[in-house]
Amino acid sequence: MEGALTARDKVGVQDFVLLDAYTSESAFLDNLRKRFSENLIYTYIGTLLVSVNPYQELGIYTLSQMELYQGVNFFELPPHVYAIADNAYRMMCSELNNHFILISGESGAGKTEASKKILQYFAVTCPMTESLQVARDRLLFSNPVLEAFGNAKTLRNDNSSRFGKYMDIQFDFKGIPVGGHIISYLIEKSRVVYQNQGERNFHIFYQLLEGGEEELLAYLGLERDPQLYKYLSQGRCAKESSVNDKNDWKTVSNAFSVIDFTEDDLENLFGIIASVLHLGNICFEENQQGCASVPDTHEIKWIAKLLGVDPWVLLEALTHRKIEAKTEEVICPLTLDLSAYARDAMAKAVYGRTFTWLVNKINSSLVNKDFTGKTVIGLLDIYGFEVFDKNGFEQFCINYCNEKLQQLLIERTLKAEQAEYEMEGIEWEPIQYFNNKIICDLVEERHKGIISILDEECVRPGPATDLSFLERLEEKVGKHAHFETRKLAGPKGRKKIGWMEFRLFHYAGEVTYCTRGESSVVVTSLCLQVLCSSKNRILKECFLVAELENRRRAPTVGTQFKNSLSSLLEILISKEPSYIRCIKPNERKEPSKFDDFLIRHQVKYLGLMEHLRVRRAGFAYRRKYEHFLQRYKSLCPDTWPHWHGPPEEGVERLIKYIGYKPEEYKLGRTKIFIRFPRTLFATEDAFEFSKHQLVARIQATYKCCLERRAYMRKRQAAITLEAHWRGALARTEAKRRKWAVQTVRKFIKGFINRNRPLCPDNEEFIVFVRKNYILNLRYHVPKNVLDKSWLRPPGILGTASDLLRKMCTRNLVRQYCRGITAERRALMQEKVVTSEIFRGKKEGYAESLNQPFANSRIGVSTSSLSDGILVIHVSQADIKQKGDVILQCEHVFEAVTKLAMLVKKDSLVNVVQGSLQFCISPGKEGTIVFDTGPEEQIYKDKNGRLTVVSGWVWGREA
Ligand SMILES: Nc1ncnc2c1ncn2[C@@H]1O[C@H](COP(=O)(O)OP(=O)(O)OP(=O)(O)O)[C@@H](O)[C@H]1O
Repeated sequence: MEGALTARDKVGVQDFVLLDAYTSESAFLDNLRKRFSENLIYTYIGTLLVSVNPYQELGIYTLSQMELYQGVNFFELPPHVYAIADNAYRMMCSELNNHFILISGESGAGKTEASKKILQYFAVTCPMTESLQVARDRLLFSNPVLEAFGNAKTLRNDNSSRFGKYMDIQFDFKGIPVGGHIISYLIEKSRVVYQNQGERNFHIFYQLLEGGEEELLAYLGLERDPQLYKYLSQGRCAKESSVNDKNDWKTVSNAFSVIDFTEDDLENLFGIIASVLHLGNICFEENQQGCASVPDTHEIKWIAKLLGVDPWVLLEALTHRKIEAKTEEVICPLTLDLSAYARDAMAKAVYGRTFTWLVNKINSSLVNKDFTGKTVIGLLDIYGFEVFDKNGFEQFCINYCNEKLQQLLIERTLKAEQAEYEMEGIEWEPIQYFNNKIICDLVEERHKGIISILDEECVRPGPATDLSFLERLEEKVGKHAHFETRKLAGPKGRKKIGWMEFRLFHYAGEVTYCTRGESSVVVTSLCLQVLCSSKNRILKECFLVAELENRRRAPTVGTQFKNSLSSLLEILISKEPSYIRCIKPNERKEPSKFDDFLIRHQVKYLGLMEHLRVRRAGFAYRRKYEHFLQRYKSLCPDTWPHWHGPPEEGVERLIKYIGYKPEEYKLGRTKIFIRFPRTLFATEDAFEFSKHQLVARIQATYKCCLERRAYMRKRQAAITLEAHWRGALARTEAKRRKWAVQTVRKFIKGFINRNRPLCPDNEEFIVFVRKNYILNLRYHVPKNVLDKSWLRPPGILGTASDLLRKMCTRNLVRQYCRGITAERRALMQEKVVTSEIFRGKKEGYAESLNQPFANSRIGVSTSSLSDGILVIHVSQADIKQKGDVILQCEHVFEAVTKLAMLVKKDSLVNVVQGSLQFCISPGKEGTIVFDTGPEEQIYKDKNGRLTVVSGWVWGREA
């Protein structure tokens, strides 16, 4: 509704309830047309969905569309078949009750497509478990099989369902589809033997011929060309471009394997399908007695082979009939026409019952054996009201079915509408609607209704004819206001009714039915005998021998249909309804063509105007207080943003604030009822206006909320991080402390045990002490050989320390030794000698140690002559000291040599010639002059010089 309100000006209203001129058919059609031209094929009338077949793909059944409608309030989105499906599903899940969706409309209006879309929607959107996928696949794959056997090309629809279908989809308590059940109604058996021009038999015949493998066809005795079969060629359109039989055959074959059909099942099934085709090709000839005979028994033999019956018994059954008198039975030959009837009746019966078997077989594959509480959604895809130029028994049944469903609609919707007003305590004038119960009674009443009369005619002894049936009708229901025959009609209506016709005034309009041919539907008892004796496993299940033994006649098709309808109604009445009304826009299956006349006709037959009239009779719009308040609360400051009182009071406050006039609304017990659409539109416009402000506010709140959430997330993350970090730090610290304590403890223990031999208790301590001592020692090693200091070692390292000290001293000494010059070494050696001589013996030695010996200080000079003078030069820094020493020595050579050797220095000795200088005292020098003479003498000359005269040496004096 909300979506409808928003879009009302663009493409009509999305809900007809909001039409101002709701009683006008033209306004209804205008709205439908307007929307159809915009490819909007769905429109609501309240909760009923009107769907117009677009005859084109609109792209509105995509996965995203399915997601869009999933779990969304029914009225919040534009009308769609998914909204109906979703609404039923949600209600089923929340209220745990059963639902059905009734899809009706005339042939080609899109019922089957709608039901397929709903099935797909459930298949895609419902929760699913792997094990239940099989159930879902079987539900989906049952469709192509049913379509192959139950659908056919007609003038109105290339894939027309020729049977009514009710399918229960079962869901478990979690809403998972777990199984299903199908009920079929009134398969159009007449199509097996006859098709109108431009129409075809059921798809399966063509699919088998087109797609079946060569061996299969050979086994069935069939040729590929459908034109060769009478039952397939009457419509003259066996090959149809819009239908791809070959592909469809593949789909159906695949579907068979999914829904558990065995090889044996398929062999028997196709044996029956082929037999029907062979039956159709049996030709009769009139013999001389005017009775039917079969000149060519080729087909009979194939049927006998495929169905497992005796060919001669079959032949007799097709050309004779059994007349049962009180005590005896007589077999009489049949005329040509009656033989053809018998053949066709047999073909129809075989196909019809095989179809029922097929449905049962599918059901057994769909069955879910778990009996714990399941809920169901039923899909009823049933033919809409049919009015043709010539209407037969099938139209009669279809229209009767529609009458019954209309009854249901009246019960469930129209009456419910009135009941709602009553329940809500709203005063209103009850609207008049036509209750079609009277017509239902006309058809179905026991002993008095048309079906009962038909039954009586069938069992009545003597020949039952179409005319006698009509007479019985006139006699029994002739006075009924909704029944008419040519005889009963006034002069005006008479012209339109034939002699063999009767007319019913249905709720949707009058329909004239032709009684001709109603008797041809019965299988002769001989044929029934043949079928009951069949060895074909499917036919054995379809035609039970008990049927033959039962002396009472089987119920007629009419009664069967009536019974199945009443059980359908029983099924439906216990469930919550949803309705989809399908409309066909034109007869030519063209997209975008809106045939006003045709649609007006359907709007009428589908009872849409009546439905709308009732929905709008009192009030155009009603909503629960909570929902109304929820939507419009922003229009009143008292109710925005929250109303804390009872919702009805909130609504009252709200409508007072926005200025509703008393005649515009009524307040019920739980709902507000608004009489005119314009009132609601005005409210909606005001809401639209306020929405922008609201949106901004909501946006801001939302953004704030998002930011806050993000902030809180970050904060939380930071706190967590911090906690972890602190934890890590604390753990590290604790570890460190523990280590420290252990180390200290070990240290103390080590200290206590330091003097014990190496053991675990002192091992580390000793290592530490050793390391520590050595590290410390680095800074305290003696720097030179004279440095005698040494770091005091701990007790345990005494020996090591001594060794180290020695090494160190040795190293220093080595370094020192390497560093002294040869000169110094010599000096040292001299010092050593001095030491050896004087140490401890002569005072002043110690003081002399520091004073280096100067080489230059002592020198020895002697003359080159033979005198015994030698001068020892001693240089003096102190001027107060004495000078050089002049010695006279007998053994000058020895003395000088020994001196030189002592100091290990040859250069010490200077042998001079002539004279030499010597130091008398510092700064004062004297000279010694050496000379030879005959006599040795030493004297001081007049210059003060000391002269030394050595004697001549023999041989050298001159
Ligand atoms: N929603 C849709 N979108 C597109 N095409 C559609 C839609 N509904 C129906 N059609 C088209 O219309 C054709 C007829 O539809 P469908 O077979 O559903 O009609 P029907 O009402 O079931 O007819 P019948 O009563 O004869 O079985 C489909 O084959 C398809 O081509």
